[in-house]
Amino acid sequence: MARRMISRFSQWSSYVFAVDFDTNSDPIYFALASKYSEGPQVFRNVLADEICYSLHVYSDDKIERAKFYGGLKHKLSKELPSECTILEMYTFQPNVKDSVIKGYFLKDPSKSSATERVLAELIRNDPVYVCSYLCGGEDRQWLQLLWLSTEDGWVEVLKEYCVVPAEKPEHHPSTLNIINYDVFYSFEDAYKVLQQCVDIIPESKAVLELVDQRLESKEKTTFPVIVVEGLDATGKTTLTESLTEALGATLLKSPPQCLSPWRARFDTEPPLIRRAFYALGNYLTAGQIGQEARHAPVIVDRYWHSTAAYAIATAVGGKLANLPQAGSEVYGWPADLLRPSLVLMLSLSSQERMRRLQVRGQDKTMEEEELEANHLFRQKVEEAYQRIEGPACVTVDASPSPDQVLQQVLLLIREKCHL
Ligand SMILES: Nc1ncnc2c1ncn2[C@@H]1O[C@H](COP(=O)(O)OP(=O)(O)OP(=O)(O)O)[C@@H](O)[C@H]1O
Ligand SMILES: Nc1ccn([C@H]2C[C@H](O)[C@@H](COP(=O)(O)O)O2)c(=O)n1
Repeated sequence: MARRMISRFSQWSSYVFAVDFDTNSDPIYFALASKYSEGPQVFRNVLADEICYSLHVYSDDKIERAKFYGGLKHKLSKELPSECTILEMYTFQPNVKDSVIKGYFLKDPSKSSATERVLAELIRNDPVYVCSYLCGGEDRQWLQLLWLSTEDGWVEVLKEYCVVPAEKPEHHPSTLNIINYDVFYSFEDAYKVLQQCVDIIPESKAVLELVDQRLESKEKTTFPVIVVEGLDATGKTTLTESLTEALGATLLKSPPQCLSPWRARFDTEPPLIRRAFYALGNYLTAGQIGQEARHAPVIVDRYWHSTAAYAIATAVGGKLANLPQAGSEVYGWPADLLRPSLVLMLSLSSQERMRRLQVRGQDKTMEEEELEANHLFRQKVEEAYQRIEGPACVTVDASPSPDQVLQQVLLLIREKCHL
């Protein structure tokens, strides 16, 4: 183990580090050097006399890394002194896809030895690098000390680097690992993730068995396929039901009913696994669409736009501007997934959406709670919806009465699908 870690450490100094001190502004970017360069001190304005640490999850196994990172914040909040602040951190090669090592940055005003004990234990037993940060010398320069667990179980400092400012990269680091971590662009890529989970999540087997029996879907359908998308409580259920009746259509959903017994289970998993589950749900629904659209128009309540938009919005940290630019490959449609004839996105002011949520008064899913609490997240979901292509969605004002929304949508369908 120690040898493998040392070979990784030889590249350590070529990485850039980003710490999200405040989600409304850019992260602080820093790099490592053997000597100080001229320029402002990265941490001077952010840290006072606190002791700081960073933790980076490094396992080569993608599933192990996702599982471990998912539980790490909880473990840290439980075990570290309560004064510690835990911030998100990225270690990455600027603008290089798939180069991110995710981690946490800790500010510890308690200066308690308990923190070191917790971290030393993590280094010994888990796939993490730990660094401590010191501010020293006459000009109060920041140093990064990289710790190592030795074969006999002690922890020692392996390397010492100077912390120097780094330029803001063109792409926010949280966007570099979206493909095949948060969004899957082929059936095979999503399937592989669940296959690798069979031992740790036994429910994966049942899901894979269902997916193995999925119906094939052809590129072209006889009847139009209309997808209705939008945030929670924008009126999708109300509209899809009335549309189905008005058009004599068949109503389908993604994820399909047959995945319901496992949905809650996969919702507790880290994004890699959770998003692979939803991606496979779309392929199951695509099989059903292919079948049903031979006989009648098909209305679908959520599909690929939801899978990609929620995943991208959750993965991308900080400001709206951190989303990948419109036209980025992350907004592309999977080549092997049936394309609908029309995608409608119901749009509603947050006040009206909240009012409808309250009137409905059901239990909220965790993500719905997040939508309420986090205006920024909601903006990111809507923006991602609008950037997805192949087909792009058509925005529909969902604020009028249910019947007015239905009439507006029927007109659109007649115009675009000649129904
Ligand atoms: N056009 C409308 N005007 C006023 N209220 C509406 C309208 N459409 C739906 N509602 C009401 O808003 C609430 C949410 O609607 P609905 O369940 O159709 O949304 P949804 O998008 O399917 O939600 P979710 O994604 O959370 O299942 C319901 O109480 C519904 O009766
Ligand atoms: N095709 C789909 C459908 C749903 N999701 C995810 C995105 C949200 O986390 C949640 C919303 O679903 P709802 O609560 O409205 O049933 O499910 C997805 O990723 N792909």
